[in-house]
Amino acid sequence: MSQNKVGLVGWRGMVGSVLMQRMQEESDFSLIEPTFFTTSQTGSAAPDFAGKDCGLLQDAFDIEALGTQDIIITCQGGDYTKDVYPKLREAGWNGYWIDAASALRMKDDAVIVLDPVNRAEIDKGIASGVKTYVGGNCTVSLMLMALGGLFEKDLVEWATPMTYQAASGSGAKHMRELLTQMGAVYGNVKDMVDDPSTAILDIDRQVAEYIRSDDYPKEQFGVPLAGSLIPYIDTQLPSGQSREEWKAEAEANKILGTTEAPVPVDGICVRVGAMRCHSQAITLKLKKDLPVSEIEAILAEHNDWVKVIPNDRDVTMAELTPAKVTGTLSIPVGRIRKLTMGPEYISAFTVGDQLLWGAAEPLRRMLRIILGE
Ligand SMILES: NC(=O)C1=CN([C@@H]2O[C@H](COP(=O)(O)OP(=O)(O)OC[C@H]3O[C@@H](n4cnc5c(N)ncnc54)[C@H](OP(=O)(O)O)[C@@H]3O)[C@@H](O)[C@H]2O)C=CC1
Ligand SMILES: N[C@@H](CC(=O)OP(=O)(O)O)C(=O)O
Repeated sequence: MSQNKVGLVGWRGMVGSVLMQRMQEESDFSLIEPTFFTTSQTGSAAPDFAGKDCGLLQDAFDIEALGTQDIIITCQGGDYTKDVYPKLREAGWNGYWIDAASALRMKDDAVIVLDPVNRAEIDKGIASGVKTYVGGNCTVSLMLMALGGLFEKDLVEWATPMTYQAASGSGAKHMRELLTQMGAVYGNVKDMVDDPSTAILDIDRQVAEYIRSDDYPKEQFGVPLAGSLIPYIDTQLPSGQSREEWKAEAEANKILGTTEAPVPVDGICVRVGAMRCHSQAITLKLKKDLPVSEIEAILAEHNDWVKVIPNDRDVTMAELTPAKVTGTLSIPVGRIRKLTMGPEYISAFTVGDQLLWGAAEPLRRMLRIILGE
């Protein structure tokens, strides 16, 4: 197709790097004529992800240069989007804007992209001339990839996701700090741990004192994560929700195209000491009493990445963890059982890599959709 001039912004950040890796793995570069933009290194040599000479890095604030592109994909962040996107549109640019940041997600003229779940909404958008496509919040996208079958069949009366979110959701520096914290805690009590005669409660006391002390490295998170957890993600809203919690219902219903009769989706979002996989324990009230086997079948057939894990201890411990899922596109969902509240109440637990399906993958797939591939 003719619309193959693609501008890439934010390609060397964490999300952008995962995107570049996936685009190489899927040979996406063979379909496009890429131009690499930068906010800090204009004039340096462009990277060689495409396996061809892409010239020099262009200025990511140069509206004229951006305006020569048919499609722009940005993983640069919300501040960049808020600055550049309006100027580009005001300058008359009518190309496709594909964005990882949340800034434009809830705009009426933007579609949130998660094509295994909302391909119909995306196709409707393209047919009606929508030119702005935004990746969803990682937690929301991962929940819908796991439970898409139940939502698609309109079986969910409400859902309450309680999340266990990885350090990567806060950015690269936070991932480094988590590791620093882990090492620092161990280093602080190593001699005691190595000595089998040390009482465990003495070790525990020293760990607690160290974690609470000013010596504990917490510049990025502000509070301890390793050896603790943080039951608040993103900013505080008047509703009592954190912004991360607010996104669950708002974005899920926009993705599903159900904003006129929204399904309530609300819970508590918690940061834990995982690296890049978000986990979620979800309670669902279904609209009818379905056997667990039927629920599992509905979930399993929804998309190619969801994997139903039987509610068995050994299989769950092996398959349904960040350690197993990290770096993969797999979306396992398990612990599916009826809760004692009644036959329509079910539990589920799911894990997903928040940099893949939670960020980069929906963007590159949107590029393919625009390219007609
Ligand atoms: N982290 C996440 O989990 C998710 C993030 N997002 C969105 O994606 C945006 C980008 O997030 P993320 O990838 O974590 O951001 P990063 O901080 O990793 O990268 C953002 C930009 O920082 C610049 N940069 C400066 N120094 C370096 C360096 N040493 N290494 C790499 N890049 C550097 C690069 O811009 P330049 O090359 O122009 O200098 C880069 O594109 C977020 O703001 C958010 O809107 C969306 C979903 C999930
Ligand atoms: N807020 C997510 C990461 C993220 O970037 O979300 P969003 O794309 O909605 O801003 C987290 O902390 O895990």
